[in-house]
Amino acid sequence: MQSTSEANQRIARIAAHLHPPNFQMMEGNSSIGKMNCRAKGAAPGFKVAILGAAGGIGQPLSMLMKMNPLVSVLHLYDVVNTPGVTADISHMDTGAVVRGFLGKDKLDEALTGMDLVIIPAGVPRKPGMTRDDLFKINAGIVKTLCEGIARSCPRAIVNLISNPVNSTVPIAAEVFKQAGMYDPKRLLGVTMLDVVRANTFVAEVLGLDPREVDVPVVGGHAGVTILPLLSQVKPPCSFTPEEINYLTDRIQNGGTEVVEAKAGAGSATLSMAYAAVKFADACLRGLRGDAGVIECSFVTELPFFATKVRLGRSGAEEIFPLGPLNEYERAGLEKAKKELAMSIDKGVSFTRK
Ligand SMILES: NC(=O)C1=CN([C@@H]2O[C@H](COP(=O)(O)OP(=O)(O)OC[C@H]3O[C@@H](n4cnc5c(N)ncnc54)[C@H](O)[C@@H]3O)[C@@H](O)[C@H]2O)C=CC1
Ligand SMILES: O=C([O-])CC(=O)C(=O)O
Repeated sequence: MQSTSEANQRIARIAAHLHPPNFQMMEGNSSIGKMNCRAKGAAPGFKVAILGAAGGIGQPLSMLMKMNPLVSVLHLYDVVNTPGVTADISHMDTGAVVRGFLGKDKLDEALTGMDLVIIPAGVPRKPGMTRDDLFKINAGIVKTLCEGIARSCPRAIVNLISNPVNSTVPIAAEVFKQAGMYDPKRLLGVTMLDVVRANTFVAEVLGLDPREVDVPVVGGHAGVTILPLLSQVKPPCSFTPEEINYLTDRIQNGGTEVVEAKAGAGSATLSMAYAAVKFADACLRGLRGDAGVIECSFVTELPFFATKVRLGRSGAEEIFPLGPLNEYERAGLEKAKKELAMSIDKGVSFTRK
């Protein structure tokens, strides 16, 4: 039988074999830091910054962008918690190099050299609030961030998610005009979640796979300004008047449905991160020069309106007309235009004050 001291010696020998003497040092008091690692050649791809990266949308959005093969460098900026989110995401074994930037002093550094900037910074709704109720806080946040873009990456494509989109996009346009670098092709409000929801709800009604369905959603991103064009759904189909009322109402109030279900814990974050990545990926494919990249977005030339656009090397290179509308959609468009005009004015006058 083995004595206790023999057994202990045996364990020590095995341990020494498994963990060579310098193991402890390498793991704990690492003698080889990131600085000593061999430099990786710059991977081909685009440089993307996410502003508000530590938030409910920001975190899953950062994770999904780290998985996007078109991204070579990913900058995560927020005023809180960026170190943790960056450390976490940087361990994913995908190609993009991740860097974190914390606090206002780091904004310009986070933005320098970026091809695409995605902005989900700002407060979300609670039950009982409208998106417009977020204006007071989010208008100032968007203005500050856009001033940073004007200084540090004036040629970047901007994907603006922060609500109320119908007013924050006009704010961004004004900031860029005042800075003398406004290019309407490069400023894109993100309304992709309305399209994602419309595809899902229409597919449910038709008994189809949502991936086979394409619903154009135009106008803006709040209540009646969200205008699904059900007469232009692909594949071609028809709806009963009850189905049209149900679908229009559900698509227009999809955000509120999530806000109420979350009962005070915020608004859509996961489906929004999915939609934001779907849109950002389309922008990157456009930048790469892919042909026929067409998505809906809130653009600033009409003067402000969401519609189908073709994304190319310089952003929204072609803006498509709405196409034939039926009577129901024409009436919806009139309502949408009235409300949109007020939200646009609010954004523009905030910046001109
Ligand atoms: N366009 C759309 O379809 C949608 C828009 N939204 C909007 O997106 C925004 C963000 O929503 P959540 O992520 O749920 O909110 P959240 O509160 O979870 O995250 C917001 C993040 O922004 C950061 N932030 C605040 N001020 C900042 C500044 N000056 N610079 C950089 N970061 C800053 C916060 O620290 C926080 O990490 C809200 O305004 C919400 O209404 C939400 C869903 C859909
Ligand atoms: O409803 C909200 O406040 C967030 C949002 O824009 C959406 O989910 O569409």
